[in-house]
Amino acid sequence: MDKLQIKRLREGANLPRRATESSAGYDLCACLPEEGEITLAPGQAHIFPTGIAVGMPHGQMVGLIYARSGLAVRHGVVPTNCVGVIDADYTGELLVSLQNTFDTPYIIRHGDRIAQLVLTPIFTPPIQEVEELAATGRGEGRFGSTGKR
Ligand SMILES: O=c1ccn([C@H]2C[C@H](O)[C@@H](COP(=O)(O)OP(=O)(O)OP(=O)(O)O)O2)c(=O)[nH]1
Repeated sequence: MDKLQIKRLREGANLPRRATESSAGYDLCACLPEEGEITLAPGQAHIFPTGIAVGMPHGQMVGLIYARSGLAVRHGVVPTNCVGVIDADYTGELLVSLQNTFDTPYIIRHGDRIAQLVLTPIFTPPIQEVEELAATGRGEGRFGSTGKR
């Protein structure tokens, strides 16, 4: 399987799509056939259904749900969980939790593009506990420890 499989779970659900051929993310749409729209009051969070489930191509993969920049920057509507992590074996509905961080209400309507799904390979080696880590150039130097004047 080398395709991203999509299963529509609700009637009226929009398929994810990339805005252009080079877009990294597949835009996810709110699926609100009954409500029609939901108003996010300032500070309010809501979990939006997308009406779809995904089957990821084989290999170690993860789906990451990121903000759409326009919605975030212009309207302050951002994923509540910062980035949603979609496990490759998750076959349930993709959900997008959004919060309105600005001080004006914002309306999300059925079919609105609310977030984007990015698929990426991951590396999940087994864990080995050790007494010492291999020496590195940075060592234990933390925040701001390089480039000091
Ligand atoms: O924004 C999100 C985040 C997660 N999920 C789904 C897919 C994911 O595989 C599952 C579990 O997410 P996660 O592992 O982040 O949640 P958890 O709170 O750690 O719960 P769990 O114990 O189920 O892993 O929920 C979404 O639909 N949207």
